[in-house]
Amino acid sequence: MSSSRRIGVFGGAFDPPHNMHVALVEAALAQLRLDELRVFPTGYAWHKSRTLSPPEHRLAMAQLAFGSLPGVVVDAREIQRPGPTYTIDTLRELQAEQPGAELFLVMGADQARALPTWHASEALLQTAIISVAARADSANAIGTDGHQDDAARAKFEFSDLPPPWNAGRFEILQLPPMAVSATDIRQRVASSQGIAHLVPDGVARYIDQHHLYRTAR
Ligand SMILES: Nc1ncnc2c1ncn2[C@@H]1O[C@H](COP(=O)(O)OP(=O)(O)OP(=O)(O)O)[C@@H](O)[C@H]1O
Ligand SMILES: O=C(O)c1ccc[n+]([C@@H]2O[C@H](COP(=O)([O-])O)[C@@H](O)[C@H]2O)c1
Repeated sequence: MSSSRRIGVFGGAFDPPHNMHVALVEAALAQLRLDELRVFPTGYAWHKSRTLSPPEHRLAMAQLAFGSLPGVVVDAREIQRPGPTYTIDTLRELQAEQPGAELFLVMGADQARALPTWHASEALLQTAIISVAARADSANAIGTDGHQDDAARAKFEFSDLPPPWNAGRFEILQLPPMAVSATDIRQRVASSQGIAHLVPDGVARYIDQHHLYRTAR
C-alpha cells in the first residue's frame, strides 16, 4: 500500500535567514517524517510594515542557509508571483502539482497566533496541517547562543485561537526555543556587533560581502 507524500512548506521573509529557521526546518523534516520540505522566500509581505530587502538577496541567502540540507528545496515562486504573497496560493499550487500529497505548513508561534488574520485562513486549515514551534521572546534572551530556559518559552495553545481555527489540524514541533530574530540580526549588523553565532556561515559572509543591513531598518 502506498502512503501519500508528506511535504513541508516553510515560508518567511528570510531577511536574513537565521539559525532558528534552520533548526525549525531540521526539526520539521525529522518530526513530521517529511519526504520533502520546501522553503519559500516571501515576495511582497503585505502583513509587514517594513519594506523587505531585494528578493534576489533573500533568495540567495535562503539558498545558502537551507540549500544543502537533504530533502530541502528552496522554491522561488512566491518571489516570482506578482501581487501580495498569500500562502493559500502556494498551497493550492502544490496541491495541483502533487495531488494527494499531505501538506504541513511550518511556522513559529507568533505566526500561528496571527493565523486568523491570514488571507483565506479558514481554507488554509482545510489544506494543510499547521505545524508550530514555540517562539522565545528575544527580550528575555540569556547567553550568547540565544538559548533560553523553559520558563521563558513562548506559550502557544491551539485552544487559544478563536473558532473555527482552534479546530484545525495542528502539530507541535519540539525543539529548544531560541531567542533570535531577523530584526535583532539587522540591528546588530547596523551597530557593528557580531552575528556569527546567529546565522549560518555562508549567510554571514553574504551579508558582509553585499554590505547588507549597515543602516538600521
Ligand atoms: N526564534 C524563532 N522561534 C520560532 N520561530 C521563528 C523564530 N524566528 C522566526 N521564526 C518563524 O520563522 C518563520 C519566518 O520568519 P521570518 O523570516 O519573518 O523571521 P523573523 O526572525 O520573524 O523576522 P523579523 O524579525 O524580520 O520579523 C515564521 O513562521 C516565524 O514565526
Ligand atoms: O497568506 C497570508 O495572508 C499570510 C499572512 C502572514 C504571513 N504569511 C506567511 O507566513 C510566513 C511567515 O511570515 P513572516 O512574517 O514571519 O515572515 C511567510 O511565508 C508569509 O508569507 C502569510
